[in-house]
Amino acid sequence: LYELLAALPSQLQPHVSRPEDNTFLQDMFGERSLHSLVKVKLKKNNTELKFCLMSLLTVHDAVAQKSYDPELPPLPEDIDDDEDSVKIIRLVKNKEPLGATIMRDEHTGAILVARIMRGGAADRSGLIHVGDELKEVNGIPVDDKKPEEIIRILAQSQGAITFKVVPSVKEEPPTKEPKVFVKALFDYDPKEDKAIPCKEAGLAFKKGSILQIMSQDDATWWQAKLEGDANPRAGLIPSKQFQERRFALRRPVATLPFQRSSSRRSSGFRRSFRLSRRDKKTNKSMYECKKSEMYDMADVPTYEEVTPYRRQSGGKHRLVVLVGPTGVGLNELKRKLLITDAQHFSVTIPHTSRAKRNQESDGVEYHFISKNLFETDIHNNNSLLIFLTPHDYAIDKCTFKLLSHSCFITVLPSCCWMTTLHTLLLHSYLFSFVSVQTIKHLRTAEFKPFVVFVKPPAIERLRETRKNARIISGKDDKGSAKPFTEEDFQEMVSTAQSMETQYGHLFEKVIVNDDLSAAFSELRLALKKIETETHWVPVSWTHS
Ligand SMILES: Nc1ncnc2c1ncn2[C@@H]1O[C@H](COP(=O)(O)OP(=O)(O)OP(=O)(O)O)[C@@H](O)[C@H]1O
Repeated sequence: LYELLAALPSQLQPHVSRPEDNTFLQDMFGERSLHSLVKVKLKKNNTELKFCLMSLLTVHDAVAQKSYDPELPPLPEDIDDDEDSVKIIRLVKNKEPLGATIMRDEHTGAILVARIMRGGAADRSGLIHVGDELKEVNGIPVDDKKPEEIIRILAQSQGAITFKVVPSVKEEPPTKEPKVFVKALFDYDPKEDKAIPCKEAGLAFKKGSILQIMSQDDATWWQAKLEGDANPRAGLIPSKQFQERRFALRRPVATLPFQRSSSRRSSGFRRSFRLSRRDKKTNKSMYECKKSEMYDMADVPTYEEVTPYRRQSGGKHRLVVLVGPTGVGLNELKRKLLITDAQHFSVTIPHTSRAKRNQESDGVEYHFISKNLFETDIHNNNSLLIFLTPHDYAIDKCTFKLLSHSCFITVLPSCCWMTTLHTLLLHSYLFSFVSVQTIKHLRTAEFKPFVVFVKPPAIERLRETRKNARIISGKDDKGSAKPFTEEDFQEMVSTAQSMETQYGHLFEKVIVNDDLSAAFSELRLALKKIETETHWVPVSWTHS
């Protein structure tokens, strides 16, 4: 048997053309462990041994015939004279796209590899690089073809594809996997995007998705992956600058709910934006705004750089802010939180210059102060938030800071936010300036606000669930509770829609208040998660 094993390689030699295959066979049949195996088997049973050898030979035949490998076509014979400058690349393509885009060079007319999608098939092969000039695909010259025709040839090819390329002079240096994460502040669907150079290479995402930015080499199209996605291939997304620019240019002024340009409170920014559509000179001022954070956050929500964050045990809590249209159930949820976990939650008592309502007491719902005192307070910078609504509301800075340093999670009175956002939707002249300032005051490392948007369910469900509920109308200073009217429901739904469209990028969690106890459980779970689990927060909150 040993002799037989030793003789096998030379017996097989006529069928083995490549020297490395021969070496492999020599090694395999000379392998000591194989010999020991034969010894053991020999001791055991002769029939079994015969069977083992048969199997071994069958495996050998399969290997010798290379039936495990795809059939590759022969190498093209008509390789360019200038052989050094041409590279023949063979890739075996399955259903996965190649992960590269091509373009025609405007000056030379050559077809060039424009992008290699990080982690895609082409990238993993390490054989194709940005700037390589494509000469042939499967023996078909591509010089006279449009990029779309070439893409069609590629799409139709299965199995082995042969490319003839002239490598670009500059090879890309190997890059480490970048660790920049951003939160998307808008929905994106490449299929709907006319500007994207290749729709198939695009990456769709939703507002709130966390994206890992893989490459920012191209100023217009970044490459990104959805965080946690096992697929290694990156997709194209519009760069921040590009998205900001086209959003600002595209956004019709008519969609802004406010057009009272004569208002004395119209903010400088809003005015410059409106004028920017008229002439080039003022257009410049619009782009100057791009530098300010105000423009960035309020008007062109694109991406926000984020980082994983976990509260240290015993560390400061995040501020919880409940936002929603009037009557949606913010007070109800806040009340439940305070009842079920009074150890954990506290509320701030804001100052207001408005008149006290019948059922309210000073120092409970609000500190009621005179307009004069209120203004002095603001003037002396003692108060943190100012809401220029029909009535003014402010939060005492000291109380607020004390609370956020204590072991409580502070639930910001919903009325403040509500009044702000709600009023902003009704009063054009307050748009952006006040709201952005307000939100910016809170969106700091100090408070790390967790903004929860409480949304009404569909109007039919509102009618069903709120049959016995009562609303305290904000428009009525006496504040008497009344049953909901159809108009209240309609206003609640439409205000919620506007709030989501305008401020959706600031909401970290959206809860639909259909069934109250379900909504409350969802809120508690979300609050528990931010207390105990790692989650994403803006990078700027972890720096200071
Ligand atoms: N899911 C729900 N199902 C039934 N009734 C509800 C639900 N949520 C809230 N309500 C009721 O709706 C009414 C209004 O709720 P609440 O006062 O909490 O609203 P709000 O958002 O705080 O309004 P505002 O900001 O105007 O004070 C209350 O009677 C409350 O009990």
